[in-house]
Amino acid sequence: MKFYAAQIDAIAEALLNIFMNGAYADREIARILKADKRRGSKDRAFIAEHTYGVVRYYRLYSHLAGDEPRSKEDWWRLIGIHLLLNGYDELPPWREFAGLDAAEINAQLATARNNRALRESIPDWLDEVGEEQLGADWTATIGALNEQAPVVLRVNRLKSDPATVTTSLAAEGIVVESISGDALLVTERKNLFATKAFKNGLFEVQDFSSQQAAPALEVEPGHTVIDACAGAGGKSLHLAALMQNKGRLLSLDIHGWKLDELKRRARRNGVANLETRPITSSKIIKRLTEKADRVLLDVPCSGLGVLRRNPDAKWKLSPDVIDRVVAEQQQILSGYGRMVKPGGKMVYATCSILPRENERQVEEFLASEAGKDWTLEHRQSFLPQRDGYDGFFVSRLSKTS
Ligand SMILES: C[S@@+](CC[C@H](N)C(=O)[O-])C[C@H]1O[C@@H](n2cnc3c(N)ncnc32)[C@H](O)[C@@H]1O
Repeated sequence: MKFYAAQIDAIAEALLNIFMNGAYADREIARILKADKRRGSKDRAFIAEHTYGVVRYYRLYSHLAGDEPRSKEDWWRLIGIHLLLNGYDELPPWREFAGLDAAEINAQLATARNNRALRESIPDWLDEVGEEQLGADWTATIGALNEQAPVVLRVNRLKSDPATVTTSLAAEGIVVESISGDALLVTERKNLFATKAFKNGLFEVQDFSSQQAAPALEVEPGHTVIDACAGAGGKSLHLAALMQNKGRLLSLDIHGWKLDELKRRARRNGVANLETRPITSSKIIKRLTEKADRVLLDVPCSGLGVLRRNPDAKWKLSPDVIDRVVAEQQQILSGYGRMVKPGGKMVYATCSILPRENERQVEEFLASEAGKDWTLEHRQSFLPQRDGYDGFFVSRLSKTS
């Protein structure tokens, strides 16, 4: 397995920007790959995979290197350590890799393994929060959150069906397996976005856990449905398909630019019943009082259930950020529940694994004044080590008629 200095340099540049300049890993990798169009698919995959690899094990590798990286040369050394531990037994005799010895690094690693926070490469505060929140499940959960995430598709029933998508992708060399219903597992990493099936809106890339949110809302064709934290609309698109394009789907978010992206995706998906509206003031919510049969609250959260996809969140989160997000979630639950008609339902969902953001939030809401007309109908949490997909939480509540 050969690699080139230019690849390592691109990874080091991405890491510098992610850790020193606060760039998001996915956007930074996309930027680096776009900057040099001559790169082939293997080259691109190498850069993406190993940038994520170092982001994921930043703390562990810094420990093995003896210090946190500051210069680009330091980042080269971290990348060298990562490669030595990931199947590249010998490194090229480049100056930046001088003194990196596989046997020595493996010996240090054996000692580091006794410390969970170091081994799993997470901040100490996060290890304490995880243990306090998940108890005996935490060790397996954080271990699973460091693995590579599976790639899952959701077939768009407005345009296609699982058999047609499977055949169409096979014609382009992409093999998928059925998970259940409209969910297909991609067995080999390939560029799905370049396929004809994707360009024609036959599927969306969406984790299996996240695909559980829209069906939990029990929408029917003809309903008025509000997706109140719609973002770029992964779940709005699913709702539109379940509504068979009939009725009214209103997608809200505080960020108008995310809704613009949703509009583009909706066109590709053949969605005809969706309207977007940025939340520019509290009046937007007030005017919608008791207007909806169904409301989806896919609230902002710590994102701890999707660390496999966004490993840089480990380094960007803090106890303060989690406290802030928990307060926002309760405000959204109590404020946005007003949009549901008597007899209607709402789903509260997060991509977090912390009961504090999940079960406890729903319990606190039900015990509050705002929650007095509500009953819990269903709740389910998904853990990566147990269920195989992203950490996720979904609950459905119904409002007294
Ligand atoms: C978990 S993301 C939503 C993901 C989206 N539902 C999807 O499936 O692709 C949460 C969204 O809530 C939005 N948000 C944050 N605070 C909000 C608020 N007070 N009201 C409405 N949306 C909010 C964020 O901009 C973000 O897009």
